[in-house]
Amino acid sequence: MADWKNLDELTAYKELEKLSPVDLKTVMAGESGAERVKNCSIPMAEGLAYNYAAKAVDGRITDQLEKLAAEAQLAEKFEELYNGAVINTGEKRLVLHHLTRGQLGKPVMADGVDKRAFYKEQQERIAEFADKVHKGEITNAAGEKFTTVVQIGIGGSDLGPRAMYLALENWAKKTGNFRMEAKFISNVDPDDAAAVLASTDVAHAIFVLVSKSGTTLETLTNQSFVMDALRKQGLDPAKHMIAVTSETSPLASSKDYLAAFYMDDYIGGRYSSTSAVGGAVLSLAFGPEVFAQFLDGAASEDKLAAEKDPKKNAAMMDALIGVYERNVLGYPATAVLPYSQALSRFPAHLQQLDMESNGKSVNRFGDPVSYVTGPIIFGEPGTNGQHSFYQLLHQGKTIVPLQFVGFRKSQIGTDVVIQDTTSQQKLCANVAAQIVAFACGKQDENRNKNFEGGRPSSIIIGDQLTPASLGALLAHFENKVMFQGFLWNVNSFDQEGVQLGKVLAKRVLAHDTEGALQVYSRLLEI
Ligand SMILES: O=P(O)(O)OC[C@H]1O[C@](O)(CO)[C@@H](O)[C@@H]1O
Repeated sequence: MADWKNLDELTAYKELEKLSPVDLKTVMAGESGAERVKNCSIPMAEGLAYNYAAKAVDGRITDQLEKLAAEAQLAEKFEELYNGAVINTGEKRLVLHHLTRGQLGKPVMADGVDKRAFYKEQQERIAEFADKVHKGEITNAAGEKFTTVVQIGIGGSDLGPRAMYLALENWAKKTGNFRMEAKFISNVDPDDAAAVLASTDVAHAIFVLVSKSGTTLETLTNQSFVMDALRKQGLDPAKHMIAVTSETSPLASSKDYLAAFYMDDYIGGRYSSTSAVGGAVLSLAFGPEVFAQFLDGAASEDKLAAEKDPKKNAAMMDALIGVYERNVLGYPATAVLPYSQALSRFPAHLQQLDMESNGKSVNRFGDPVSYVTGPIIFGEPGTNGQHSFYQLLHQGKTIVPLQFVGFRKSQIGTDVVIQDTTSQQKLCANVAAQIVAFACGKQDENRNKNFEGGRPSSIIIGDQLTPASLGALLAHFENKVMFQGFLWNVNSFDQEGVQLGKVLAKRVLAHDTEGALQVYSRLLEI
């Protein structure tokens, strides 16, 4: 059994704190640039690589991080997790999202079943259902094919699946894997559902109601919104809706659905893209084979994350450097900057993944911790971000570590040569330029044009964003967040912090208010 200790109790961490920081400009200029880039590259699955050459670390720091990984028993804790230990101490649950894409360790038995077999069975049921929809064997009441899938869900039941759909939409259109358009309704703002429904041929739409708990106010409200719209068109909602939920949720036994597919309490919402939560919408949109490739990519990356040596384990090294930057160097945030338009919603997904997992003040035993935990995560695709918030990143008073993601090839392949270069070359040139500009800066006598440099970044680089490389990318970040949770000794798998607002909103709606709650209720005329 692993020993769960707070970060500041670990000898290796205390030693790390004593090491003098690295001057990034000096290390970047020191050894030959090409050598450093080569030495700081860790292969990932599906042709991706994690490169930390532009991080403020040298051999002393990475050796100490290696000791920290060993003392914190990161690999052992991951092994316990995938072998079915109760890692989610807050809710007393196992943490099994890795099993949705592969069997990393021993069979895990829970609720009287083999959990890998359970997740695979759900995938097979979804695959069969999606194939029947595509072949026109499951149709609307008029016997016509469904042409659009609309997911209704919020948080993890929206962000991950939506980001994955957008990441693969153009790839699927280009490669002949596009089966039907997917749309998403998440916000309880009536304008969200109304706008999606107004642009959808609802008579030919299949709706996927996704809620693990089956109790989320926004999702149930939006379900009623959609049912109402269907009825107004003389359509039977039960012929247009499927559900993805846990077997214990109030939705599981409802007769309101064409079919129901299951995940369980061992899959956190933000870790559910590879479960039935992502499986239903992605299999309907692109076909089950594409979803299977996505799962394979994630499974391959998980295997690499089980490696003990952080110098060979990209997710572990990413996590360790992140903790060094957060706790020793004191940086408050991390920007996620994918140089890929297809990853436009990936930063939004990572916001939930990271901040809902590690935005904690108590350790896994409920005791307060005396160090900072998860950073603020934000981001936008490049190059759009460059023309937005990069000013602060380059010349502001706060140093924000940067996580770039880039691909050598575009997904669609249509391009144009302007001034001797393609748009893809311009995109890639911008990533390279930004990494160097942030790290090395530029001296100028005019202080206003001076760039201090010393702003660390890493990059995950691949050939092309495909279902498999997307799966690997997703798993990398899930595993990074998990390792950071282990280092901070927090439970990364519950989210009590989102409950209070929900409870108070219910009181406002029930007019059970006083004090500040009453003042704000009146201000908003509820
Ligand atoms: O799938 P459900 O149960 O509707 O929950 C949706 C989301 O709500 C949360 O519980 C937080 O509000 C997330 O963790 C989750 O992803």
